[in-house]
Amino acid sequence: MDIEEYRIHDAPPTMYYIPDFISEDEEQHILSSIPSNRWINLSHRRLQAIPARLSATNTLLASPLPKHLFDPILPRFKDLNIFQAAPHGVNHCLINEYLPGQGIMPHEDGAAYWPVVATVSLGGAIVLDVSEKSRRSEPSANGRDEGQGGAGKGKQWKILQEPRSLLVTSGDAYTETLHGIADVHADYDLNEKTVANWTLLGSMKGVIAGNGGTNERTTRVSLTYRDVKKVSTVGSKIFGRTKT
Ligand SMILES: O=C(O)CCC(=O)C(=O)O
Ligand SMILES: [Fe+2]
Repeated sequence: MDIEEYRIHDAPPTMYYIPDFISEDEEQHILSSIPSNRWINLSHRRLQAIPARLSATNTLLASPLPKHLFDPILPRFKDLNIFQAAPHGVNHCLINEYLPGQGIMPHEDGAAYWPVVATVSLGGAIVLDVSEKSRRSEPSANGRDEGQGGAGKGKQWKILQEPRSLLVTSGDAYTETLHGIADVHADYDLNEKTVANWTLLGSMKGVIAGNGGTNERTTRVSLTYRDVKKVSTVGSKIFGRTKT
C-alpha cells in the first residue's frame, strides 16, 4: 500500500486520509478495551494519555503501549512508513472522547513531538477544522498588529474524519497550521467543494450527500499517535515503575 494514493491534495502539505483503516471488529475491540477508570475530565472533552502524560519539560517516561493500542495499528503504520524517520517510532497515544456538542479549541501540537501525528477515529464522524496560522504581519497603516487572532484571514480547510479512518498530518500541515473541532451537535454544508478529503471518503460520502450535507455528531473517540522527542528511562530506576 502506497500512502501517496491517500494524499489530500486540497490540504496543506502533507496530509493523508485513509478510510476503513481498521475493521468494525477491530474498532469495537479497541473501544471495549479502553479502561473506564482512567479518564481525565476536561471542560469540553475527556482524555487518557498513554503510557503517561508528559512532564513539565515535555519528557515522557517511556513504557510500551498496551496491546489494544498497538495491534493491529502500529504494524500498519510500519507498512505505510508513517513514522519511519521518527527517532523512537511511536511512543505515545492520546485518547480523546467527544460527546455531541463537544470539541477542541484551535491549537497546534507543537515541538514536544516529532512533527507527525496519526489519528485513528472510532465511533462517530467529525469535522476537523484546519487553518493557516496567521502570520505576525507587518504593522498595518493604523499601527496595529493584525497577526494572531486576525479573524478569518488565513486559509481554512475541513477534513471529515470517518469512523475507522486514519488521518496523518506532517510537514507544513503540522508546523504551519492550527487544528480544532467545533463544539456543535452537527456539522453542516459538507460536500465536494467544502470538504478537502471528499474524494477520499468511504461510505459516509453517500450518507452525508443523502443527508443534505449534514453530519449528526455521535460520540467519537480519537487515538492520536505520536513520537515524544524527549524520553526518560532513567526516571523509572529512580522513581520505580509508574502505573499505566
Ligand atoms: O481528536 C482529534 O482528532 C484531534 C485531537 C487533537 O488535536 C489533540 O489531541 O491534540
Ligand atoms: Fe492536536
